Amino acid sequence: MNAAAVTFTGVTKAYGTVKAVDGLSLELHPGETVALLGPNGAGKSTTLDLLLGLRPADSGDVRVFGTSPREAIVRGRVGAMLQSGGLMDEVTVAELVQLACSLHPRPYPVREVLSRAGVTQIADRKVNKLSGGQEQRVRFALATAGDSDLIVLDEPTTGMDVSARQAFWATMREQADRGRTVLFATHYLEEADAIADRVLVLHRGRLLADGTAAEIKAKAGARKVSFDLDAVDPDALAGLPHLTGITVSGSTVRIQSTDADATVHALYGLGLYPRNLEVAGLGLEQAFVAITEAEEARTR
Ligand SMILES: Nc1ncnc2c1ncn2[C@@H]1O[C@H](COP(=O)(O)OP(=O)(O)OP(=O)(O)O)[C@@H](O)[C@H]1O
Repeated sequence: MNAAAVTFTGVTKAYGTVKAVDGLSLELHPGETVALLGPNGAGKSTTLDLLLGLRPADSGDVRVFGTSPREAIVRGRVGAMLQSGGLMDEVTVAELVQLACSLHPRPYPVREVLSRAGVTQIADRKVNKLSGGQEQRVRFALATAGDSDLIVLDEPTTGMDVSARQAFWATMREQADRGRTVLFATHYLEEADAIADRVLVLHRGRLLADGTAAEIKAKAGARKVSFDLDAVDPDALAGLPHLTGITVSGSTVRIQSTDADATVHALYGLGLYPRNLEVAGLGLEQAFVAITEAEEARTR
């Protein structure tokens, strides 16, 4: 019995000469909240489209709860919130949500769906008269019209205000706590850091990193160390162990190190007495930039 929610095995999808997804293999599990990160054009939306059966793979295999994506969707196991695609024009929010509920094999009550997405107040409004953020809330309602085992979200909080974002992520956390799998593509790395228990970094259709946010930060290798010296000798500092970067500005030295403890220890070993010593981890955003830029440099 395969317990995976999603399995990609060697999946490839090209548009002409562009390999949008390039030999991608991964497995997502029930209860996981997974962030899909990557620079523009990395293949995030294509990956989600393949997962939802909206596009066929050129090669490889995509399974959702052990079946084809289409079958999983027909069985109501998947809820999705995508970036593109207009909402129907001449219907109200309530009518559209009602329709989504009626199509779901395990629907929630319409009133509950409206309320959870914060659109009760605008339920009678035509969907083509909504603001961008309201439209996002309606998409959120559609993705949670029923009890789905996998929820797929493409940049879900774009345009949402703070309270909509908070309500949104609280709902997604609840879903994950109930054993549902939540997969979301995002450019908001602080959201990925705060919400995801697993982070996938895509780059040119390949998986560059897969782990917790803490593991991704560690993989980027570095911690930031800054300190002041009375007399800076760049040559001596350049010889410090585990350095991955150094900048000197006046008496202030900023370095990145893959082993900050050993680097600082060696600093004292040189007979130097750093003042105002600060050691900090890289944020997920800096780690993401470091990982993707290193890959760019490697494949250039
Ligand atoms: N329908 C299409 N026809 C041709 N090329 C496409 C098509 N859709 C995507 N691509 C190309 O495939 C690559 C991956 O695109 P994709 O939209 O999956 O990336 P993404 O990671 O979602 O990007 P973004 O962060 O900008 O939304 C890009 O180079 C893109 O130009």
